Amino acid sequence: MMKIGSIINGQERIEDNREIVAVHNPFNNEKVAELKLATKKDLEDAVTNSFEKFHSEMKVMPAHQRADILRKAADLLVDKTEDFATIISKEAGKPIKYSRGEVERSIQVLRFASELAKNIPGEMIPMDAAIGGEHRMGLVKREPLGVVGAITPFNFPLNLSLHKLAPALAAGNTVVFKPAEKTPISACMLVKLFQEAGLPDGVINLLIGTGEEVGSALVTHDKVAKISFTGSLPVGKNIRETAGLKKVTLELGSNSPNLLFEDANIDYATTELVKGAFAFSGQVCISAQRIYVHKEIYDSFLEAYIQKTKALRMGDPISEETDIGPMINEEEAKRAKEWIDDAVDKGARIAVGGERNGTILSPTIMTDVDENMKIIAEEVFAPIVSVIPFNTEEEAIEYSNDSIYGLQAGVFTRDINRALRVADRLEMGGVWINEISTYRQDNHPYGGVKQSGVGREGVKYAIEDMTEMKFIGIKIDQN
Ligand SMILES: NC(=O)c1ccc[n+]([C@@H]2O[C@H](COP(=O)([O-])OP(=O)(O)OC[C@H]3O[C@@H](n4cnc5c(N)ncnc54)[C@H](O)[C@@H]3O)[C@@H](O)[C@H]2O)c1
Ligand SMILES: O=C[C@H](O)CS(=O)(=O)O
Repeated sequence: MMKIGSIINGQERIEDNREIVAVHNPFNNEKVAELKLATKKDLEDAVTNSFEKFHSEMKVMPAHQRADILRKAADLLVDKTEDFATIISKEAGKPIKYSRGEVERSIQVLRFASELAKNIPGEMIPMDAAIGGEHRMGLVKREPLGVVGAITPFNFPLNLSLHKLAPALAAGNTVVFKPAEKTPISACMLVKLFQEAGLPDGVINLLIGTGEEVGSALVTHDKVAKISFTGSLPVGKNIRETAGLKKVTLELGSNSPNLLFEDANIDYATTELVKGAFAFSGQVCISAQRIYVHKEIYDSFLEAYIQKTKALRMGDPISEETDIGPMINEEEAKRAKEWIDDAVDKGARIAVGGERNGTILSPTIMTDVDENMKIIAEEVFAPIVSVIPFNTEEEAIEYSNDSIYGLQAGVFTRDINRALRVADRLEMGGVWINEISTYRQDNHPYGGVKQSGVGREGVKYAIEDMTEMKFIGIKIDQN
């Protein structure tokens, strides 16, 4: 049985006097690992050590060395792709083909960070633009912040962790890393991979513990300069309220809309939206949750969408054939089924799916829905999607914007003028044209408006958020 614990200054803490919690495979309930949970004392040791290592290691480490470590980590991850993909499938229940995709993206994130570590540019200010500013020179440098607290969710345990760790290191910070306690095994393997790549001990300290015990204490610690959090809205709000004057990046939830106009390619859109709504059982923050379809194509869209959804294969995430695996636990599957029942009680119809078997919820398409149902108003985070007709462009925009969230949307039309007009009016952090809301690349700015979050990730943009500008002015001696 794999036993894992926190890693502080290079040493894994797995002594027996710690509280033990097991990680189970959500598909078959097999025990995958035992966790030795971190305590408040571990948290204190981790932050103190990362603070010291910021001054003794990272502040003096040149950019080319940081870039080399990140590139080496990428190369090692290439060699270990199958090990990481397998463990993600076991700890999260993610179908293996999607776990492999996550590892491939993680390798790219490391490579982007390696390239950008050598290219964190400053600025020269034209000081004589201000009256009296003659004979002065102004420079702006970007400096690392110090200790970054990285708190991550269960659904992309490797890639979303790297979206914090890799830019933090590229910028010259140290990190105290608190991964989701539901999926901590790939996180532990990742920290060991960085050790192998030559990262000095203590530059990343790992805390295997709960949000309540160590996550919240990390957020309020006065030696932590920034919290970078990805997770749910309630926890994000709590972090915003308790972090004090720290910088905070929050990547939160969504109920992403996709809009299909009458000239959209139905065959292409239905194929993509099956992935967009049901990949990893909808447990993706930008999962297609609401699909607004012009009334002219509503019936043909729905028919094709139902047929393609029925073809999905449910089963063991480790099997190559599986499209739909379990949700993260039975509690979540029950919660999602209750939301379907709530909608049906209020007049909705199940077009396909709606059946729960343990942790597996069958891919579900709902119709006849309205904004008073949880499956529309809240983040569903499950394999449930609603298809809703609209009459006019104005209506489609209004329905899409009627949400507390605003992360990503998809717009399907062949009319580029309409596409750009609609994109401009959608209240979102990002809009894709002729692409599903669920698509993300790791090099574009990514983050939400409204209650979907604060700040941006995407390696270059995360580096900006993990550095501080320093101005240096020089008065030039005229003698
Ligand atoms: N916008 C994005 O980029 C993005 C990406 C992935 C997931 N998400 C969101 O994440 C959610 C699903 O993930 P989850 O269930 O793991 O989220 P979660 O909020 O339950 O947990 C996320 C992390 O926060 C920690 N945590 C819990 N309570 C805490 C506290 N009081 N203080 C500090 N840390 C605490 C957890 O231990 C975990 O590591 C969904 O809402 C989804 O939309 C957003
Ligand atoms: O769950 C939300 C994630 O941000 C999706 S992705 O890993 O960035 O594609």
